Amino acid sequence: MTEPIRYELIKTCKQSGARLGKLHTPHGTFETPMFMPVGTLATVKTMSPEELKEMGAGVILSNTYHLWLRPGHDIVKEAGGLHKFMNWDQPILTDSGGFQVFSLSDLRQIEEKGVHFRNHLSGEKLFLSPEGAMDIQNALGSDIMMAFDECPPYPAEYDYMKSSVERTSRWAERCLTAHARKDVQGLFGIVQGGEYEELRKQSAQDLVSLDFPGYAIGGLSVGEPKDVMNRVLDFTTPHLPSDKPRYLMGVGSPDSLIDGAIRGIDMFDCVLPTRIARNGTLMTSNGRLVVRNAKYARDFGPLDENCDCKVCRNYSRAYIRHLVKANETYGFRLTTYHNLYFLLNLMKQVRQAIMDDRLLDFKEEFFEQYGFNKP
Ligand SMILES: CN(C)CCSCc1cc(N)cc2c(=O)[nH]c(N)nc12
Ligand SMILES: [Zn+2]
Repeated sequence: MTEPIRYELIKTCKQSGARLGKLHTPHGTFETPMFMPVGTLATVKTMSPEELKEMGAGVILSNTYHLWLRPGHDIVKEAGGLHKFMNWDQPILTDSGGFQVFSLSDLRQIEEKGVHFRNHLSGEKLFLSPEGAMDIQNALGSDIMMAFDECPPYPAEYDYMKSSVERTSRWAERCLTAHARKDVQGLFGIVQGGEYEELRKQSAQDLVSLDFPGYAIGGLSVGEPKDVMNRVLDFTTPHLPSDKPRYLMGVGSPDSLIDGAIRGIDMFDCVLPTRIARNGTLMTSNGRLVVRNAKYARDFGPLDENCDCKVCRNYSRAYIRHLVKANETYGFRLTTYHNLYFLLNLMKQVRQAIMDDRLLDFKEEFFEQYGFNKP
């Protein structure tokens, strides 16, 4: 019998309250807190599955909206599902498409049934409902699915946000009903409510009453200041059950990962590391490094002297600068590998700090060295 989604709480950090856990899925177990590399179109751009495993990626993300449009979820299903299609035999999480409909497409018309919008590639009119989002995710066969939600723009008026939260809760129930393999695949409800404490509480309580295997916190990392995000987390996570995983959507800068873990978040995803890698910006233990900068032309040291990834062990800043300036694909493979490794390794250090009951001390040390404390 394939094991369904199960969260195992291993330990709570005595200093910060952060959680160390394991998430068991039909395609394997990963430790939390965990960063999830994003593979929107069934590939983590320029990375092979072997390299993702080598760097410690436990779970990757893909996307309902994008795969529905291209190549079509029917093709992925005929291929044997997303794991087979992309040759990734570890856990996969798929977003529901709600966010992309609101962020990528114009001509949106939201109604109780679902959302009318235009295909951002062809312009054709399309319609996506909670049931449709579940059909697509069932065809993809991901281990962790997301309910179909509305992520309103930031900031949003209280009255609009209230009606949006209530509709997202009704949509979540419809997703549960339409879920074809509840025994095996996990479906996470997505908490909305913007920066309004009572709406976040209402959204969380609505979803918890439906008893999802896990909960995502949506509607953040949408342009709000970091102190607003942290405040929303402070008054939202207490309404989520401690025996279920919590996924903060779209969050991936090093400081936000640490601050999120301190506030009880277990899973994170963000396109940031792969996106900035493709323009030659690197995350290092001493802050960001723009490798195109002329000062690195004769710098034969590693991208980050504190990183033990295969890029930092075998290549110099001068070489990577040369490749990036020449727009050589291999250069973007090297920058992507290092940035993903940097965040995965950061989460490994966060897990160790939780084990050692010292995550707040680790935060201070990391922020100081990275330069987050600089005015
Ligand atoms: C690859 N990622 C960019 C896509 C996965 S995370 C997308 C995503 C990001 C953010 N910030 C908020 C939300 C949200 O409120 N709802 C949904 N469904 N997805 C969201
Ligand atoms: Zn490195």
